[in-house]
Amino acid sequence: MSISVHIQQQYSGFDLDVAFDVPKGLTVLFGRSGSGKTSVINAVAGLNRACQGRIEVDGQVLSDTAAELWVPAHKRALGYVFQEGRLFPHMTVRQNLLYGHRMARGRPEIASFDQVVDLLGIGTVLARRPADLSGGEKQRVAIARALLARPRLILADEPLAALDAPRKSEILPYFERLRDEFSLPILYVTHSMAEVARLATTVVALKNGKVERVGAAADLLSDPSFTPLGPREVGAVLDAKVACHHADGLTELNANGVALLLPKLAQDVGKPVRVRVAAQDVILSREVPTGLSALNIVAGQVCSVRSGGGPGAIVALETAAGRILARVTRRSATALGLVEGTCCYAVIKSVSVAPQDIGAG
Ligand SMILES: Nc1ncnc2c1ncn2[C@@H]1O[C@H](COP(=O)(O)OP(=O)(O)OP(=O)(O)O)[C@@H](O)[C@H]1O
Repeated sequence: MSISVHIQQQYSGFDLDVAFDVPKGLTVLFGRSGSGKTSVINAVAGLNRACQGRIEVDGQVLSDTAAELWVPAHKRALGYVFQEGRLFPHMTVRQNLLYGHRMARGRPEIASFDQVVDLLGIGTVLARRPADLSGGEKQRVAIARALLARPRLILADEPLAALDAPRKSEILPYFERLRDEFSLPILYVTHSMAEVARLATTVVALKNGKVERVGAAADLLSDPSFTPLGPREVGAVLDAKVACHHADGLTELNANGVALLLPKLAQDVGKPVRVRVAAQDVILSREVPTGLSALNIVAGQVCSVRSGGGPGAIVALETAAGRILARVTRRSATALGLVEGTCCYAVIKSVSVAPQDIGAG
């Protein structure tokens, strides 16, 4: 396992008791405000000596109260990306980057200075000071600085929270590259389902200081019982490859043999992509629908119907493209006779899949 966290701490009115062991990749710590995410990050960072238990990253024990072992924060070799870049304002971008680089001497390099600058696309801003950067550029510099610090783990605490939607879309691909191009564990805090769907390899969902669920992101997102932010935020993720770009502005994906048409994507033909299909953008039909404007009609079989307290239900459909979730009314589910084993068709409008819900696979 890449990250192992088994910690406890009692505050007045709040008990933190968190245990998880997760593999390599990007692990999202997910949960509502006050669920304990920052407490876990602080424990891993070595900022809270009162926290009991054991933390191990990539085979290195960082703390173990039973063995009276405690590695101080500055010796943990962690790279940080915070909500606001926290760059040194009096230094240029180059000096900010070199500072972390110098501090990390003696540890194995993850990528060279030039490679990191190239990866994050910040070659043209090296001479500027942080005050002269956009919010997105600041975060790219912060990611570069974290990487150049030769960390054994990157801690990213809501790194996109302070950015507007276009800047978020600008930064997401850089976290994808960080996840895919280095075998470096990343612990990433968010309460955005869209970020979970785009980035997570593994999800640790926290609730009231405890682990509510832990598992592979694809499994949790396609589980209709996993609705931490309510049914509106539910959506499964499909893995696909770019099949071709059509002249009329659509991109055709191949999801395990099923063709899906979406608005034009930037990814080249052959590239893997992950597509989040929001449950509320899926319509179900018992017959092959005809005369519809929607371009994507995927055959499948109902594997579960989960009703909440209100008028809605989440229907999970097993299809050749992967599991698809649909949010329908209980009335429709009954009228269509949707029960486990029913064959039906999922209808997905091409334009309902937002660009930020499509990322590198
Ligand atoms: N030093 C402390 N003393 C007392 N209570 C604390 C302390 N640190 C955290 N807590 C409590 O622990 C709980 C979890 O806080 P934490 O900041 O870890 O949550 P979070 O999930 O990161 O929230 P947010 O998303 O709002 O940042 C909160 O109820 C908080 O008040």
